[in-house]
Formats: sequence, C-alpha cells, structure tokens
Amino acid sequence: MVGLPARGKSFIAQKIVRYLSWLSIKAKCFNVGSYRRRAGSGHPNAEFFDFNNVQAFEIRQRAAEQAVTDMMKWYEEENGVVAIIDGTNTTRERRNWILKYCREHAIEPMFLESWSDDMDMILRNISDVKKSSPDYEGINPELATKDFLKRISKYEKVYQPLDHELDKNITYVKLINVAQEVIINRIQTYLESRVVFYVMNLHIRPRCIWLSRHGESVYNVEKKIGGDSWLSERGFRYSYKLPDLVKQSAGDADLTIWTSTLVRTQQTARELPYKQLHWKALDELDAGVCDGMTYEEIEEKYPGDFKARDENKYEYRYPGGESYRDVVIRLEPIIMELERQENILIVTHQAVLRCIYAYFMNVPQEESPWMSIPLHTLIKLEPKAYGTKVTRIRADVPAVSTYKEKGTSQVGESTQDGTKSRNILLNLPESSN
Ligand SMILES: Nc1ncnc2c1ncn2[C@@H]1O[C@H](COP(=O)(O)OP(=O)(O)OP(=O)(O)O)[C@@H](O)[C@H]1O
Repeated sequence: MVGLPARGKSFIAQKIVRYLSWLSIKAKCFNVGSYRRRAGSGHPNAEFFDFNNVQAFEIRQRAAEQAVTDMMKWYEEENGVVAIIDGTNTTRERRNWILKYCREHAIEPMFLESWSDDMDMILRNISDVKKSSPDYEGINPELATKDFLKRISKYEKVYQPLDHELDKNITYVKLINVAQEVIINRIQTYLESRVVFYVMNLHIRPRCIWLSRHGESVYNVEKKIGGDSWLSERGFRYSYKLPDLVKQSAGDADLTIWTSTLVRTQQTARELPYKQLHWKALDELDAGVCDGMTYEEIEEKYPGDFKARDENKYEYRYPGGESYRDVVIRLEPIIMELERQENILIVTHQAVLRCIYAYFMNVPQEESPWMSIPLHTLIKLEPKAYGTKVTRIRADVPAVSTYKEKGTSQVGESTQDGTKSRNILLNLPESSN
C-alpha cells in the first residue's frame, strides 16, 4: 500500500484480504503500524513521525523490516499467495527497498496507492477511525484530530506519489479520491487484474444490505431439499409481514430487491414496494440427484455421499449438482455488484445466504456451511470502516427449522437463537504507519 495517513489504506487492504480469502486465495495483511507499536513507539504524537527524528525513524524502519521479514516467512512456510504490506510507503526510497527485497525473493510486487485531496473525506476518516486508534488511547478526541492532521503534514513533506514517468517500470494501481479516477500501470497477471477490478468497484458511501431467506416453503415443511415449491401458508404470512419489517429497519431509504429465479423467493418479495431484479446466480445450491429428497432419504439411498458431505461440507459436490465452493464462484459477480451498489435487500436461499454472509463477516470456509440462518428473520448488515455490524430482526411468524447438524439426518437445532452464526465482526483499527 502507498499513501498518506487516513487515505483508507488499511480499509482497502483488509477488504482485499477478505475478498481473496473468500475465493480461497490465501491472503494476509501485514500492518506496519502494529509492528511499530510492538517495537515500542508507545502513544506517539506527531513529532514521532517527523522524518528528521532519527531515533523514531529507526523504530519505524525496524517495524517495516519486521513486517517484510514476517511476510516472507509466511510466503515460505505457509504457502501464502497474496501478502499486503499495509504501510504508508510514501517515499520512493522505501518503495525501491521493498521492490528490491521482493524481487530477490522472486516476488513481483504490485503497489496500490490511495491518493486524495478531499479534505472533508479525510476529516471524516479521522473521525471514523483515527480518534479511536490505540495511538490515541485516553486522549481527548479534538486533540487527537489536531495531532493526526499534524502527523499527516509530516508525511506530506516527504511524500512522493507514484509517478507516470518515474514509476513507469513498476506495476501499480492508483486510486484517486476513492475511485473517481483510477490509473493502472503494467498490470500483468490475472490475479493483479482481479484485484484492480475489485478495488475499482469499492465505494465508501454509507449504505445497508439486508438479507432474508424466502418464507417457509412447502418443501421445507416436508423436509425436502431443492425443488421449486411454493411458500407454505406461514411462508405467505412472512411475505405479508416483510414490508413492515423492512420499513422498520430502512425507514424511507430507497432500496432494490434482488431475488433468485425460483418461485419461493419471488413469492416472498412480492409485497415489497421496491424495484426488483431476479438473478439466476442467487438460485439455491443445486443438490443434483438428491434434489427433492429428504436428508433421511439421502442417508438411506446414498450413505457414502451423506457421510462425505458431513466430513467436508464446503468441498462436497452433489452428484450432478454443486458444492459450496461452486456456489461461491458463481456468486462472485453478485459480490462485485453488491460492492458497487447502495441499499440492497436480497431474498434468497439458505446455502447462498451463508456464502454471502461469509463474505461480509469473514467466516472461514470450514464454518460457513454450518452457520444457522433461520427462516422468517431479516438480517441487516451495515458496513463500517473496519467490519460489518449485524442486526437480526425476527418476524413473529413460526417456521420449521431446516438446520441439519453434523452426523444426523434430522433437521432442527438445539438452540433457537442461532448461536452458531457470527453476530459481529469488527476488527480493531490499526494504523498503517
Ligand atoms: N480509497 C479511499 N480513499 C479515502 N478514504 C477511504 C478510501 N477507502 C476507504 N476510506 C475510508 O478510510 C477510513 C479508514 O482509514 P484507514 O485507517 O484505512 O486509513 P489509512 O490510510 O490506513 O491510515 P494510516 O496510514 O493512518 O493507517 C474509513 O473511514 C474509510 O471509509
């Protein structure tokens, strides 16, 4: 990463790691600010970041070296694929040092610069995350803001942005005022282009995403999986309640509804007074030859498959059908479009919802297929600077549980509050410098 403080470097770095991890590409962020704190910077004020402060400069240099050393160890020992050095890396000298070190280890780095002169946005960023940074623990917020602006001015004195001419031989992407303008140079690999495409689609305007499973279906009541059945009577009751639940949570905000192409999601959404789009990519995980069967029937007819699925639910692919991994791959355009959009309500199916939820909440693959996402519950996701806040709103309409625990063909769960799901993920703010 490259850029002055409060330009969203950590935000972007963490999002890239979450996106790649969700796609099963091993990625990790190495945050130079946390190495600097571990190296004993304490609670530094702006003077610490003065480039003429020799002692402090040494601490910062050591922190960068430690981050780069750990990165290399991770590549070598843990087969890492994409590492991100989340630091300011504001001088060409520092970037050349990273470039040289990486090339000596046969790694071709890509630099990602976030550049902004939008002072309102920078002040908002400081207020969002910097005042609560460990650097300013116990310090009056106004003083913290003032000191942080001074810290930025120390960096500005030495800042050398990526340059069309001087940096023409390196791979980079430069985001100007979020993605108002994007400059790319020497993008050479498929993975690099995926990352560029992803960051081009990010925005930071406040918005919410709501998720709901379809209302209880006739197949849910009959304990069958797959199919294209109608809603049950209780499922229709949920569809009549949904507009009020949404209004309660979204107020007068405008939103767009996305459903799958299957009858049960469209019946669930039909009373909602918003624009609706139907996506094939939101259809339920295809159970192949098991479509329309109960888990008991599957256990009886395909005992080997039943066991194999319990053992590795993420990878298991139904004969003639799909695995969770397959669903994630087909959901990628949905995630990309979600990043671009503002308020969206998605009405979809259990497995698909687990995959979308896993992306926003950073749920690991071994856990995501086992998350409990009950029927007749509206989930609100609010993306924040360093994570996503979740609120669950239950409709007072009873429904069967379709949750199947490991090792049984019975559906239903011991806990009704869905404790197997993650309620909130908010990473501690770290600073890149
Ligand atoms: N491309 C962007 N440009 C400017 N701000 C952004 C961008 N992307 C995200 N943000 C905002 O930046 C804030 C988070 O700042 P972040 O901690 O990531 O900055 P940083 O550049 O890593 O700062 P530091 O160098 O002090 O660690 C959030 O409020 C987020 O909305």
